[in-house]
Amino acid sequence: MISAGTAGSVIAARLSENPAFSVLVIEAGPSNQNILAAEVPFLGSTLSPNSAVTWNYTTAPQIGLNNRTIPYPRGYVLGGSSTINFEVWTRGSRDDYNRFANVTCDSGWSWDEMVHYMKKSEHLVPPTDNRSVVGEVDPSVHGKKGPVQVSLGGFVSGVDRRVIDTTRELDCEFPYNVDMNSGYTLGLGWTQNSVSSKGFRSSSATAYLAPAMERDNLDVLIQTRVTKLVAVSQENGVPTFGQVEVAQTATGPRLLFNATKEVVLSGGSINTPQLLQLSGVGDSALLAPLNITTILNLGDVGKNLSDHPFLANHWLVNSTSTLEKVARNATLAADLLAQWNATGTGLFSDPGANQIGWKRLPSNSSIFQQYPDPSAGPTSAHYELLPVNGFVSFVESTPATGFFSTIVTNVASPLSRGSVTLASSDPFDNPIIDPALLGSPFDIYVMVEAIKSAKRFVEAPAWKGYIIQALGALNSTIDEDLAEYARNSTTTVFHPVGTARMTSYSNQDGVVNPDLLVKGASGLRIVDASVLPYIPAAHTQACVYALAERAADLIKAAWS
Ligand SMILES: Cc1cc2nc3c(=O)[nH]c(=O)nc-3n(C[C@H](O)[C@H](O)[C@H](O)COP(=O)(O)OP(=O)(O)OC[C@H]3O[C@@H](n4cnc5c(N)ncnc54)[C@H](O)[C@@H]3O)c2cc1C
Repeated sequence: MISAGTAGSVIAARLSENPAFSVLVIEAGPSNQNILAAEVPFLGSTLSPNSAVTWNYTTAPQIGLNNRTIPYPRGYVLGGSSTINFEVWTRGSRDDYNRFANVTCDSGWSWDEMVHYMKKSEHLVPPTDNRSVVGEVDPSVHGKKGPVQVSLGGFVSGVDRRVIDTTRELDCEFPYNVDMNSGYTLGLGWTQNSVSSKGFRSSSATAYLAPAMERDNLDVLIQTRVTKLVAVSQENGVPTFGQVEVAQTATGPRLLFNATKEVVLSGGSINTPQLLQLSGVGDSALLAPLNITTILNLGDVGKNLSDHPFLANHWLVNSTSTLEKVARNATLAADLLAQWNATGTGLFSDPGANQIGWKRLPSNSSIFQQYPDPSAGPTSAHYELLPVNGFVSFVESTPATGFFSTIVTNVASPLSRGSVTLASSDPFDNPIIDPALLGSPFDIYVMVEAIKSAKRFVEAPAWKGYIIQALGALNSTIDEDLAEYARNSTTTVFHPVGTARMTSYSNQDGVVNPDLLVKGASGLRIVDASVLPYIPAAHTQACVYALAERAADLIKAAWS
């Protein structure tokens, strides 16, 4: 196994359930233990962009963002990105999965088949404030015994009431959705998070790996980077990948490990295509200039990178109890941490965004005359609205005075595609990451429509007397101004997928077959977000867990 990331830990735990299998996990990052910010839900965002537990990547200049570069962290720790992410738990829509099934000609990836794996991965638990959540979630669509604990935010603020009231006051545009994880995502409702009932982050490291660690047939090697996949033989042009080369430092010794059955690569959407290319699996035209011998010419490796653009829109509000109150008062922050330590409750047990909305463009939008609709279908959103009770931004620091509300607008079904390519043949050099954020006029159009929708949202009666004014360029009513504001302020929701995309057996393009084995190779399977052929209109972790659960069954079946 390469990595104990989100998907990697699921595979390690599920395969080691069978005592006949012997599993070695090689993870580049350190242990997740004793990292407070990885445990306290409210503090999770402080681990990004640059910390000891992230791959501290930066993108190539983004044309759609006026040539800005932006930080592009990924988890570098047991649990991978599930240990550092913001814990939002959304599966995606029925159409997202049915499209996976259609493009792979494998009904096993359809919504109806994958619901089993979504439920298998999760366990719906009460929120930390133990309030009744009747009407805030539909327990019938959730798992009851899975490893990842999923709950609603445990700290309800006055702003939550305004958001929910808006779904009644403006119900035509913002209808209430009791559970967006039912397959029908559209509307606005309560956010579910990968947070336990005791107020801890539930990651693949804590939920899957830790309980499996005592098994004799599971070994986990940390702080060890796989530098190359080695083909041990080649028959009729089909290489067999039966070895991996590892190193602990750039100049340190290289060691080899043998796999008796298969190598499972779960390095994530950036490192998986990087490692494939370093190993001679990729587009030969890109590998040759780096003096890398092509072992398998797969042109799609590193292509098709798809991510969600993120924009934080701010309003000055008439309040003194937004997140700024905590940010500006160290004593209060210490008290809240002490409360979390003592009881696992309070603001620090809550990741911080208690509602999410998903919306489609009107079907008669003029943009569809110029561009095809990139969304998976009528249950998938074009954009997302994420209200937050305070100032949130990845490009600006919180103003020194004033209190704020944020509505994050994200493009949920982007059209543009980017790439991950090598900068050099050195495995310790960062790859060139181009997520092509807002790279298509379609995506800019959607972002502008999302901004306008967010502005209409706070015009509901529920916000009267509360909203004082929009900040900066958000005040403009001219689309081109809003587009320019978006180009200057958009970053990422950290959801890259698609760089080793799965296609049908008969399709010559793509990187893996529907059983996740690398096309044209033997002994090498990929299980992580990179195989998703399209980005789901959702935050991506729940989809990755479900994918990995199914992959574990495919691997077990292949070797039983
Ligand atoms: C800051 C941030 C916030 C996010 N917020 C959310 C959210 O709120 N909700 C949500 O649904 N999704 C969120 N996501 C996205 C979600 O976490 C990812 O889609 C998902 O975790 C990806 O899983 P993965 O298994 O593909 O990769 P990862 O979990 O990233 O795992 C990859 C693993 O491979 C290891 N690795 C890489 N290269 C090597 C190598 N050469 N040798 C050995 N090990 C290697 C890495 O260290 C890592 O542990 C967020 C992501 C980030 C980064």
